[in-house]
Amino acid sequence: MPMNPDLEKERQGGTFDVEQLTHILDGGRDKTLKRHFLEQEVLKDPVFRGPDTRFLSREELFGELLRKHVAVIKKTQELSIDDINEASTIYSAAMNNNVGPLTLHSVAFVAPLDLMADDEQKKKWLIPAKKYEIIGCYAQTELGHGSFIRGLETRADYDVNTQQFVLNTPTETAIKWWVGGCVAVGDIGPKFGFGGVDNGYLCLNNVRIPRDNLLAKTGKVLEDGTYVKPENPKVVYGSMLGIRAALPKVGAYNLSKAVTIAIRYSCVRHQSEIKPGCGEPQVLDYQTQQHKLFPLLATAYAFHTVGVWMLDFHSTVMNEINEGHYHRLAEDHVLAAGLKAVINWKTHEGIEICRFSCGGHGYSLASSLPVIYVNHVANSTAEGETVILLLQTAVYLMKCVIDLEQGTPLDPSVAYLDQSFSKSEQWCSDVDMHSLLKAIQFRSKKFTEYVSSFVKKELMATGNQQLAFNKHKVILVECAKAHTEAVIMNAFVTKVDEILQSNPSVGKVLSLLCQIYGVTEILAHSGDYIQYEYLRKIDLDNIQDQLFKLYTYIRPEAVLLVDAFDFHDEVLKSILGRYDGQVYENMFKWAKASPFNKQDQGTFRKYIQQLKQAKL
Ligand SMILES: CC(C)(COP(=O)(O)OP(=O)(O)OC[C@H]1O[C@@H](n2cnc3c(N)ncnc32)[C@H](O)[C@@H]1OP(=O)(O)O)[C@@H](O)C(=O)NCCC(=O)NCCSC(=O)CCCCCCCCCCCCCCC(=O)O
Ligand SMILES: Cc1cc2nc3c(=O)[nH]c(=O)nc-3n(C[C@H](O)[C@H](O)[C@H](O)COP(=O)(O)OP(=O)(O)OC[C@H]3O[C@@H](n4cnc5c(N)ncnc54)[C@H](O)[C@@H]3O)c2cc1C
Repeated sequence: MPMNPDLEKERQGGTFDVEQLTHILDGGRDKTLKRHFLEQEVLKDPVFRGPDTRFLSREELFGELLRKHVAVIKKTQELSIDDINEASTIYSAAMNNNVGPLTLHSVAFVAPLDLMADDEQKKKWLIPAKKYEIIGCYAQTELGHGSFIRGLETRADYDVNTQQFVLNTPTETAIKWWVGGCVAVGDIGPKFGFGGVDNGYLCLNNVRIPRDNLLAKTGKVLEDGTYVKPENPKVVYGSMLGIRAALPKVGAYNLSKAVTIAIRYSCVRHQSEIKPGCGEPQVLDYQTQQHKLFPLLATAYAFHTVGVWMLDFHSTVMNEINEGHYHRLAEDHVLAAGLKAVINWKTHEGIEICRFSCGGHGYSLASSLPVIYVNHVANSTAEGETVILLLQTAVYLMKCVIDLEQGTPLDPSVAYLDQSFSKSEQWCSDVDMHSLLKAIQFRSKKFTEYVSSFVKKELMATGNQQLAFNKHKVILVECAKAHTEAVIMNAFVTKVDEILQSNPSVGKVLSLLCQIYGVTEILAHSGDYIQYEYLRKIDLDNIQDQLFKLYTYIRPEAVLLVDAFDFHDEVLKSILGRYDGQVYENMFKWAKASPFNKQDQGTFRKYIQQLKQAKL
């Protein structure tokens, strides 16, 4: 199909080379080429073709995704892929915005085995699990408890005579629930999304398992029942780190998809009038539409940057732990917790804004925005509920204040809490990203000090830390968010500085996005800046004006900036977000393919007939 003229025009503008930006996002040209190669391997293979999953029932969807997921695994093995990013490329190209049925096996069963099994156990389970000779799941949550792990009720009693653990579900609330990939035991019923995953339940009745089934790389139970604690007891929580560390990049990926769909469609869509008689403008020319979408475009870039950074950090810490060094485990945990919480929350809000910004057609599954939303939103609850994770970060920040008072050096990601911030210079000219970073760090520091003073007072009054925290949970959560925003902005500014050196034209456009991200964050908390006397009202007015100016700079680059995410149409699976912009013809074609149009309308006739005949 020919290119929609609006999108064609958009692509003739712009100040940077889209391909170069794609290479930066992928981590190098070679990686882009490999990604294209792998996508083609999926797209050209007939095994990956099948019905449009948006028209399927729950049972059909599960079956179709399972069929494709098995094909993904075979393809990954056939091509000898062992890099996680490359494996994800094959997976994403096949899954049509869904989560595949065997995902939990790799992320929640294989990964913990890798982390917590000893060498003998790895031979027994990890190797066959990687080859899918055994399929596993992660059965932690129960009907009655998910967040508060110490409240779990399942019993594992050790029988010294047989050297076995005897597993039991003593109460209804102890039934294992939400277990992803739990095929054969019991289905928990339909969900908001996640139709591709068979979340199940599990009741245990005197199930006996041998002693050496307990993963024993660190802690273990001896023959006589003595428990040998791990060197660092917190590694037992290690199975709740890998997915959390990966989820910020997953959030960035989903937001990038949503924003690609919304920005392309907003250039194709014309509505209303600005100047009478001059035709209907593209809806992206309305400032309100820019205000919805440009901060999200900036956010997608910010999240991608910090998502990549988080994965690198986590992988370094895991290597250190394998060598027996645990000193960065706490920092890794609170970074992953804070970023997972903030990014996934802002992402699902962002996907919704993208959906609204597409008007009525955003509500249709043809846009794929509802599919992306319902599958993504699970990430704000699964693998640690948002508030629970933010409280983990907040508690760590409270400890940082005590460390500062005692002169104990802070971890690098919180070192800024030890800096002194002079009041900002008057912000009447262009806002630069370094000043924005300083302002965001300043707010986080002030907030941390402020919240800590309240918690301390409460602690003195009650003598109970949990009570003290509970009284101030709302501001503790805000404090964790403020710090996490400082982490995100720091990663973004650092990366853009680096790109400005190596590729000035790309760096320049990214620095505009970085400013939009920073300004949006500051304006969202303008009251705090006034209260802490960091900014005056006039400074905030200037910053607000700057934001609208930044929108005008980004407007001609917007389509190119989403093109740089480089989603193949078959991966995006959105009629509104098509690269060629041929939205209307394809909406009509898609609607005509709806099975509803083909089925016999007997049911309709039967009930309408009854209605007509009824004496109302
Ligand atoms: C920690 C809890 C919130 C509360 O527990 P407690 O009250 O018992 O503990 P404390 O708060 O006192 O903490 C004690 C101590 O430990 C530290 N800590 C806590 N957690 C960790 C951790 N994970 N790692 C390290 N350290 C930790 C804490 O800071 C304290 O330290 P101090 O003593 O020094 O203060 C806890 O109970 C909790 O985390 N609750 C949440 C429960 C949860 O997360 N459950 C998950 C169930 S499984 C699940 O939901 C699966 C969902 C799957 C979704 C699928 C996503 C698909 C897409 C994924 C794609 C990713 C690809 C990944 C690839 C890869 O893996 O490579
Ligand atoms: C799609 C999906 C897949 C999942 N897959 C798996 C899986 O494979 N394996 C598995 O074991 N589990 C799985 N889970 C379960 C998931 O990990 C838990 O649902 C999650 O950890 C939240 O726990 P909860 O349901 O007990 O929420 P709750 O803790 O009951 O949360 C309810 C509300 O209470 C609040 N709250 C709770 N405690 C506190 C507190 N201390 N302070 C302040 N507020 C609090 C929360 O913020 C929330 O608003 C999955 C869940 C979903 C949605």
